[in-house]
Amino acid sequence: MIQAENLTKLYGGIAVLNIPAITITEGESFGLVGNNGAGKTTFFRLILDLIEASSGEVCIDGEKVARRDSWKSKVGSFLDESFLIDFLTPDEYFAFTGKVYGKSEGDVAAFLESMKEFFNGEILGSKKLIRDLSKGNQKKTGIAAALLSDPQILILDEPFTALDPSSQIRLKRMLNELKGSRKMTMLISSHDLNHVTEVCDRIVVLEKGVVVRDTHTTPDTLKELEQYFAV
Ligand SMILES: Nc1ncnc2c1ncn2[C@@H]1O[C@H](COP(=O)(O)OP(=O)(O)OP(=O)(O)O)[C@@H](O)[C@H]1O
Repeated sequence: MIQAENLTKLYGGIAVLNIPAITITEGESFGLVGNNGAGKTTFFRLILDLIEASSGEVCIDGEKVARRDSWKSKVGSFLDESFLIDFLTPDEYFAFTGKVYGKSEGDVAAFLESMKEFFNGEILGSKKLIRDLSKGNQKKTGIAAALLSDPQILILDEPFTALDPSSQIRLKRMLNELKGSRKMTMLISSHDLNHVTEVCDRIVVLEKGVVVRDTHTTPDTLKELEQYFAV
Protein backbone atom coordinates (compact mmCIF):
# COMPACT_ATOMS: atom_id res chain seq x y z
CA MET A 1 0.00 0.00 0.00
CA ILE A 2 1.23 3.48 -0.88
CA GLN A 3 0.17 6.40 1.28
CA ALA A 4 0.99 10.07 0.94
CA GLU A 5 0.11 12.68 3.52
CA ASN A 6 0.39 16.46 3.35
CA LEU A 7 2.66 15.95 0.37
CA THR A 8 3.90 19.13 -1.28
CA LYS A 9 6.71 20.01 -3.65
CA LEU A 10 7.66 23.59 -4.24
CA TYR A 11 10.01 24.99 -6.85
CA GLY A 12 10.97 28.64 -6.49
CA GLY A 13 8.30 29.03 -3.82
CA ILE A 14 5.55 27.75 -6.13
CA ALA A 15 3.73 24.52 -5.30
CA VAL A 16 3.85 22.13 -8.24
CA LEU A 17 2.29 19.35 -6.17
CA ASN A 18 -0.07 19.53 -3.22
CA ILE A 19 -1.75 16.30 -2.15
CA PRO A 20 -3.22 16.41 1.37
CA ALA A 21 -3.85 12.63 1.45
CA ILE A 22 -3.97 9.75 -0.99
CA THR A 23 -3.86 5.97 -0.60
CA ILE A 24 -3.16 3.44 -3.31
CA THR A 25 -4.11 -0.01 -2.10
CA GLU A 26 -2.50 -3.35 -2.88
CA GLY A 27 -3.41 -4.69 -6.30
CA GLU A 28 -4.88 -1.39 -7.43
CA SER A 29 -4.19 -0.15 -10.94
CA PHE A 30 -3.88 3.59 -10.58
CA GLY A 31 -3.92 5.79 -13.65
CA LEU A 32 -2.61 9.32 -13.38
CA VAL A 33 -3.62 11.84 -16.02
CA GLY A 34 -3.23 15.59 -16.36
CA ASN A 35 -1.99 18.19 -18.78
CA ASN A 36 1.68 19.06 -19.29
CA GLY A 37 3.22 20.29 -16.06
CA ALA A 38 0.36 19.00 -13.89
CA GLY A 39 2.77 17.24 -11.54
CA LYS A 40 2.50 13.57 -12.56
CA THR A 41 6.23 12.91 -12.82
CA THR A 42 6.86 14.93 -9.66
CA PHE A 43 4.43 12.68 -7.78
CA PHE A 44 6.16 9.53 -9.05
CA ARG A 45 9.60 10.99 -8.23
CA LEU A 46 8.46 11.67 -4.68
CA ILE A 47 7.10 8.13 -4.31
CA LEU A 48 10.45 6.77 -5.51
CA ASP A 49 12.40 9.13 -3.23
CA LEU A 50 14.22 10.63 -6.21
CA ILE A 51 13.45 14.15 -5.01
CA GLU A 52 12.82 15.55 -1.56
CA ALA A 53 9.32 16.62 -0.56
CA SER A 54 8.89 20.22 0.61
CA SER A 55 6.52 18.85 3.25
CA GLY A 56 4.78 15.62 4.07
CA GLU A 57 5.80 12.09 3.29
CA VAL A 58 5.19 8.97 1.25
CA CYS A 59 5.02 5.54 2.88
CA ILE A 60 5.15 2.18 1.16
CA ASP A 61 3.74 -0.58 3.34
CA GLY A 62 4.12 1.73 6.32
CA GLU A 63 7.77 2.60 5.64
CA LYS A 64 8.71 6.19 4.95
CA VAL A 65 10.41 6.07 1.56
CA ALA A 66 12.75 8.92 2.50
CA ARG A 67 14.00 7.11 5.60
CA ARG A 68 14.27 3.44 4.65
CA ASP A 69 15.42 1.31 1.75
CA SER A 70 13.70 -2.04 2.08
CA TRP A 71 10.65 -0.87 0.07
CA LYS A 72 12.97 -0.64 -2.96
CA SER A 73 12.97 -4.41 -3.45
CA LYS A 74 9.18 -4.31 -3.87
CA VAL A 75 9.11 -1.65 -6.56
CA GLY A 76 9.94 -1.76 -10.27
CA SER A 77 9.87 1.53 -12.08
CA PHE A 78 10.71 3.28 -15.29
CA LEU A 79 10.23 7.02 -15.55
CA ASP A 80 12.70 8.05 -18.25
CA GLU A 81 15.97 7.17 -20.02
CA SER A 82 18.02 8.26 -17.01
CA PHE A 83 16.97 4.91 -15.47
CA LEU A 84 18.94 3.09 -18.18
CA ILE A 85 22.70 2.50 -18.41
CA ASP A 86 23.04 3.68 -21.95
CA PHE A 87 26.62 2.55 -22.65
CA LEU A 88 25.55 -1.10 -22.26
CA THR A 89 23.73 -3.25 -24.78
CA PRO A 90 20.22 -4.29 -23.67
CA ASP A 91 21.51 -7.86 -23.06
CA GLU A 92 24.26 -6.53 -20.78
CA TYR A 93 21.81 -4.23 -19.04
CA PHE A 94 19.31 -7.04 -18.34
CA ALA A 95 22.13 -9.30 -17.08
CA PHE A 96 23.30 -6.51 -14.75
CA THR A 97 19.77 -5.68 -13.54
CA GLY A 98 19.07 -9.37 -13.01
CA LYS A 99 22.17 -9.66 -10.79
CA VAL A 100 21.12 -6.61 -8.78
CA TYR A 101 17.79 -8.31 -8.10
CA GLY A 102 19.43 -11.65 -7.28
CA LYS A 103 18.06 -13.42 -10.36
CA SER A 104 19.89 -16.39 -11.85
CA GLU A 105 20.99 -16.33 -15.50
CA GLY A 106 18.24 -18.87 -16.15
CA ASP A 107 15.61 -16.60 -14.58
CA VAL A 108 16.76 -13.68 -16.71
CA ALA A 109 16.77 -15.82 -19.88
CA ALA A 110 13.25 -17.10 -19.12
CA PHE A 111 12.04 -13.57 -18.45
CA LEU A 112 13.53 -12.26 -21.70
CA GLU A 113 11.94 -15.15 -23.59
CA SER A 114 8.56 -14.04 -22.19
CA MET A 115 9.25 -10.52 -23.52
CA LYS A 116 10.05 -11.73 -27.05
CA GLU A 117 6.77 -10.62 -28.58
CA PHE A 118 6.99 -7.17 -26.95
CA PHE A 119 10.61 -6.77 -28.15
CA ASN A 120 9.56 -7.68 -31.70
CA GLY A 121 13.07 -8.87 -32.62
CA GLU A 122 14.54 -5.42 -32.07
CA ILE A 123 16.15 -5.40 -28.64
CA LEU A 124 18.11 -8.55 -27.91
CA GLY A 125 21.12 -10.16 -29.55
CA SER A 126 22.43 -7.07 -31.30
CA LYS A 127 25.64 -5.24 -30.49
CA LYS A 128 23.80 -1.92 -30.38
CA LEU A 129 24.21 0.12 -27.23
CA ILE A 130 21.08 1.33 -25.47
CA ARG A 131 21.95 4.93 -26.38
CA ASP A 132 21.81 4.00 -30.06
CA LEU A 133 18.37 2.39 -29.85
CA SER A 134 15.28 4.24 -31.05
CA LYS A 135 13.26 6.06 -28.39
CA GLY A 136 10.56 3.36 -28.52
CA ASN A 137 13.07 0.56 -28.10
CA GLN A 138 14.74 2.40 -25.21
CA LYS A 139 11.32 2.63 -23.60
CA LYS A 140 10.70 -1.09 -24.10
CA THR A 141 14.10 -1.83 -22.53
CA GLY A 142 13.25 0.30 -19.49
CA ILE A 143 9.77 -1.18 -19.06
CA ALA A 144 11.17 -4.72 -19.30
CA ALA A 145 13.90 -3.92 -16.75
CA ALA A 146 11.24 -2.60 -14.38
CA LEU A 147 9.38 -5.90 -14.71
CA LEU A 148 12.46 -8.11 -14.41
CA SER A 149 12.41 -8.03 -10.62
CA ASP A 150 8.80 -9.29 -10.62
CA PRO A 151 7.84 -6.28 -8.47
CA GLN A 152 4.82 -6.01 -6.19
CA ILE A 153 4.48 -2.40 -7.30
CA LEU A 154 5.10 -1.15 -10.82
CA ILE A 155 5.47 2.56 -11.58
CA LEU A 156 5.60 3.67 -15.21
CA ASP A 157 5.63 7.26 -16.46
CA GLU A 158 3.95 7.57 -19.85
CA PRO A 159 4.77 4.00 -20.92
CA PHE A 160 2.76 4.18 -24.15
CA THR A 161 4.50 7.27 -25.53
CA ALA A 162 6.93 6.49 -28.38
CA LEU A 163 5.68 2.92 -28.74
CA ASP A 164 4.28 1.84 -32.10
CA PRO A 165 0.59 0.82 -32.18
CA SER A 166 1.32 -2.93 -32.03
CA SER A 167 3.64 -2.44 -29.06
CA GLN A 168 1.06 -0.27 -27.30
CA ILE A 169 -1.50 -3.05 -27.67
CA ARG A 170 1.01 -5.68 -26.50
CA LEU A 171 1.95 -3.56 -23.48
CA LYS A 172 -1.71 -3.07 -22.59
CA ARG A 173 -2.27 -6.82 -22.79
CA MET A 174 0.83 -7.49 -20.69
CA LEU A 175 -0.20 -5.02 -17.99
CA ASN A 176 -3.73 -6.40 -17.86
CA GLU A 177 -2.33 -9.93 -17.53
CA LEU A 178 0.01 -8.89 -14.71
CA LYS A 179 -2.90 -7.19 -12.99
CA GLY A 180 -5.00 -10.34 -13.23
CA SER A 181 -2.44 -13.05 -12.51
CA ARG A 182 -0.01 -11.36 -10.11
CA LYS A 183 -2.28 -8.75 -8.52
CA MET A 184 0.52 -6.28 -9.18
CA THR A 185 -0.08 -2.77 -7.92
CA MET A 186 0.37 -0.40 -10.85
CA LEU A 187 0.82 3.33 -11.10
CA ILE A 188 0.71 4.49 -14.67
CA SER A 189 0.71 8.04 -15.95
CA SER A 190 -0.48 8.67 -19.45
CA HIS A 191 -1.66 11.29 -21.88
CA ASP A 192 -3.52 8.57 -23.72
CA LEU A 193 -6.95 8.43 -22.14
CA ASN A 194 -7.92 5.34 -24.13
CA HIS A 195 -4.99 3.25 -22.94
CA VAL A 196 -5.05 4.38 -19.35
CA THR A 197 -8.77 3.67 -18.94
CA GLU A 198 -8.31 0.25 -20.52
CA VAL A 199 -5.61 -0.69 -18.02
CA CYS A 200 -6.45 1.17 -14.81
CA ASP A 201 -9.30 0.59 -12.38
CA ARG A 202 -8.88 4.02 -10.85
CA ILE A 203 -8.16 7.29 -12.58
CA VAL A 204 -6.83 10.35 -10.81
CA VAL A 205 -6.69 13.69 -12.59
CA LEU A 206 -4.07 16.21 -11.52
CA GLU A 207 -4.39 19.87 -12.38
CA LYS A 208 -1.62 22.26 -11.36
CA GLY A 209 -0.47 19.80 -8.73
CA VAL A 210 -3.88 19.23 -7.19
CA VAL A 211 -6.11 16.15 -7.43
CA VAL A 212 -9.29 17.37 -9.07
CA ARG A 213 -10.87 14.01 -9.87
CA ASP A 214 -10.47 10.56 -8.35
CA THR A 215 -12.82 7.91 -9.71
CA HIS A 216 -13.11 4.21 -10.31
CA THR A 217 -13.12 3.34 -13.97
CA THR A 218 -16.54 2.64 -15.44
CA PRO A 219 -17.67 2.24 -19.07
CA ASP A 220 -18.35 6.03 -19.04
CA THR A 221 -14.94 7.12 -17.74
CA LEU A 222 -13.29 7.61 -21.12
CA LYS A 223 -16.13 9.82 -22.35
CA GLU A 224 -16.13 11.79 -19.10
CA LEU A 225 -12.37 12.34 -19.28
CA GLU A 226 -12.58 13.40 -22.92
CA GLN A 227 -15.22 15.94 -21.94
CA TYR A 228 -13.11 17.10 -19.00
CA PHE A 229 -10.07 17.70 -21.18
CA ALA A 230 -12.01 19.17 -24.12
CA VAL A 231 -11.04 22.79 -24.69
N1 LIG B 1 13.77 20.62 -11.09
C1 LIG B 1 12.76 21.48 -11.30
N2 LIG B 1 12.92 22.79 -11.14
C2 LIG B 1 11.89 23.65 -11.33
N3 LIG B 1 10.66 23.27 -11.70
C3 LIG B 1 10.44 21.97 -11.89
C4 LIG B 1 11.46 20.99 -11.70
N4 LIG B 1 10.95 19.77 -11.94
C5 LIG B 1 9.66 19.97 -12.29
N5 LIG B 1 9.35 21.28 -12.25
C6 LIG B 1 8.05 21.88 -12.55
O1 LIG B 1 7.06 21.16 -11.85
C7 LIG B 1 5.85 21.15 -12.61
C8 LIG B 1 5.35 19.74 -12.71
O2 LIG B 1 6.21 19.03 -13.59
P1 LIG B 1 6.01 17.50 -13.89
O3 LIG B 1 7.16 17.06 -14.73
O4 LIG B 1 5.76 16.77 -12.64
O5 LIG B 1 4.66 17.51 -14.74
P2 LIG B 1 3.99 16.35 -15.60
O6 LIG B 1 2.55 16.32 -15.21
O7 LIG B 1 4.76 15.10 -15.50
O8 LIG B 1 4.12 16.98 -17.06
P3 LIG B 1 4.26 16.32 -18.52
O9 LIG B 1 2.92 15.74 -18.86
O10 LIG B 1 4.59 17.50 -19.37
O11 LIG B 1 5.34 15.30 -18.48
C9 LIG B 1 6.16 21.83 -13.94
O12 LIG B 1 5.73 23.17 -13.87
C10 LIG B 1 7.67 21.75 -14.00
O13 LIG B 1 8.21 22.82 -14.76
